[in-house]
This record gives sequence, C-alpha cells and structure tokens, in this order.
Amino acid sequence: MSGITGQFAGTAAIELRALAFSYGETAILRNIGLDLERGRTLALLGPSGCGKTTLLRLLAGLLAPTIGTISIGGRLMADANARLFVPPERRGLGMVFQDYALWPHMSVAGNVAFPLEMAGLGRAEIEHRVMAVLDRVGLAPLAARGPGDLSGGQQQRVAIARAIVGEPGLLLFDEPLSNLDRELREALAVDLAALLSDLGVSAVYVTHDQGEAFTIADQVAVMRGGAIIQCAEPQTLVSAPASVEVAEFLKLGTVVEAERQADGAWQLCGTGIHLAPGSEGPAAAARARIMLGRKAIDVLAPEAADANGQVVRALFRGDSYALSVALGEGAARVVVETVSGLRRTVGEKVGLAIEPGGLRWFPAN
Ligand SMILES: Nc1ncnc2c1ncn2[C@@H]1O[C@H](COP(=O)(O)OP(=O)(O)OP(=O)(O)O)[C@@H](O)[C@H]1O
Repeated sequence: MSGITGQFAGTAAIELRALAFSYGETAILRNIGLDLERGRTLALLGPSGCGKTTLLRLLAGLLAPTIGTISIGGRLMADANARLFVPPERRGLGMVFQDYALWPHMSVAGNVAFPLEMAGLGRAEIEHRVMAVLDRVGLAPLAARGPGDLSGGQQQRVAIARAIVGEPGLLLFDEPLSNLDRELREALAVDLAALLSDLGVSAVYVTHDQGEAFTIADQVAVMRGGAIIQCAEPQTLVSAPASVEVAEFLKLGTVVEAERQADGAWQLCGTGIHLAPGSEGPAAAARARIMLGRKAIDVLAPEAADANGQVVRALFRGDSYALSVALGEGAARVVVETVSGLRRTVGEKVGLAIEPGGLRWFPAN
C-alpha cells in the first residue's frame, strides 16, 4: 500500500472529525474526533472489540466512514456527507503488518524494493531508493541476506524500510508485536520507539498492550466500546485520567466510594479510613469516587495507623511486595492494592495510611 507520493506538506498528520462507522444497524465507532501532529506517533489502545482495527482500516481506506471526515497530511481523504472517498493506494500510506509479513524467498533488498516495483519505477531508481532507505534504518550491510537470517529487531527494520521506501506521509501499524513473547516484544518496542523518532515519520499504532503503547507513542487514544474515552500523552493519562473508566483500564489503582462526614472531612466508605484534613474533594458534593494509586497507600504496623486491614494476596516483585489488602466487612468490604518494601504474608494484619497527594477524585455514580 506504500504510496510513491512524497512526504506531506501540511502540519497535521491526521484530523478526524465526528467520525462514525456502522455495519448495517450495528454501530462500531461513534463520534471520533482526533488530531495528530506531523512526526508524532499515536497509539490506539483498548481491549479486544473496542474498534481499534476498524479505525485503522478507516484511515487506510479499506472502509468508508458512515458519518464524518478523515484528513491525512492536510488532504481530505473521506467525507461521508460529500460522498468523497480516496482509495487506499492514493492515500500515501505505509503499512506494517502483524509479524511483519516479510517474503521469506526474497532478500532484504528484494522485500524493500517490492512496493517500488509494483509502482513501476525504473531499476536504477529502485536500487538507489532501496539502498538509501536501508542505510537510514541501519541495514545496508545486510541487503543481500534473507529475512530468515535476521534477528527479530532486524526483521522489524526491514518491515519498516519496506513501509517507508515510498516516502509515505503516514505509517500504520496493526499490532506488529502481538504474537511475540513478552521479552522480545519489550525489546522491539524500545527499538521501534527510537527508530520512529529518528525517522521523524507520523505513525498510528494499534495495540491492546499498555506497556507497548506507552513505550512507542507520543499520544495514546484509549478506546472503549467504539469511542475514544481519553487521548493524551502517556504521562497525562497516568497523572490525570479523565474518568474512572480510564483509570480502571490502565490499572492505576483501586477506586473506592467516599462520603463527606458532618464535620466536612472525607471518609472512604466501609473502611473507617479518614482522609487527612485538607484533602480536596468536589466542593459541594456529599459523595465522590476516589482512585487510590498504589503509591497513595503506605503500609504500617497495625498499631501505628488508624485503619487496619488484612493481606489477602502478596506477590514478591524482586524489590518489593505487591499487596492486596481487604478493609471493612460484608457488603462494605473493599480490597485495595499497594506495595510494601517489607515482606508481608497472606492473613497478616497491617495498618494503612493514605497520602492525600496520590488520590484522584471523580464524581460519584
Ligand atoms: N464485518 C463485520 N461485521 C460486523 N461486525 C464486525 C465486523 N468486523 C468487526 N466487527 C465488530 O466490530 C467491533 C470492533 O472490531 P475491531 O476489530 O475494530 O476491534 P479491535 O479493537 O481491533 O479488537 P481486536 O483487538 O480483537 O482486533 C467488534 O465488536 C467486532 O465484532
């Protein structure tokens, strides 16, 4: 699908406006609005079935939107109202598939040359472009090798070289690392992040792996049920999740109901834990939901804290213990996640203290 169209001149890599897609009566994507600056990488992150692949296909031109518009590199590619639709081969895109889809019977140079041959370029031009792009991704010395004789990282570079040889304005990645084991995936994600930043290309990367999205992307769109529920830099998603849904999807901590006492102080429902004076809550509300990040809870000796709980799970993490601690009884029982530098065992009683700075407040249900 690599276009031989040259880099886009516009400033925005992607602009999506009020985008929606349905299969017949079934709505798959709704009201998607999104901007990506040139040279940046966007990850589409969400659980299976949330619509990531469908959105990537709309960008690629393999599907047409039911409502809304898609611009890539400042060029309108699809407008449902105006019945405008630019086909995939004229969108100037490069695509990197799952497992890279390299041809095993062709050399590295042959794989990279393929899109240019399809576009009908002359032999000398193809050779020149292929060597230039292999040089950019650091693979020129391996041009004559077969993909089977390369490491995972080198294969990834061949796939990217093939995707960028036509100088696309936008690279699309469809879960390229999802079939690999965790260690290799993490190493390749770090490599890929560095390569994309060196190349300065604009890219969209579909994944259901949060670690991968945070490593690779400048901006992450968290998707759920066909909508983008927050789109921000990874650091912002963690420090200021827009909703309980985002906080829970990113596993940022435990969400607990809280209520304001007669004296104005806040208590975590069912736990007996009072928040220190000065903890902010929604100004006028009597109830709220609070997300307790792992680092917002200190584990103390039972007699040193005003709230006690019981350890129900303790996982050794090499340098600390990840603990689940149950507080309260019956329907009011809540289990919070925390970390402890000291060894704790299941069944042990511990004291808990809350760091007000580590709390995120959300409106009550
Ligand atoms: N041809 C189709 N007809 C009807 N529904 C479809 C079709 N293709 C996909 N869907 C539905 O659209 C929804 C979104 O699918 P999509 O593949 O975009 O999700 P995804 O987030 O990429 O999931 P995964 O990570 O599992 O690939 C799913 O509920 C899926 O069942």
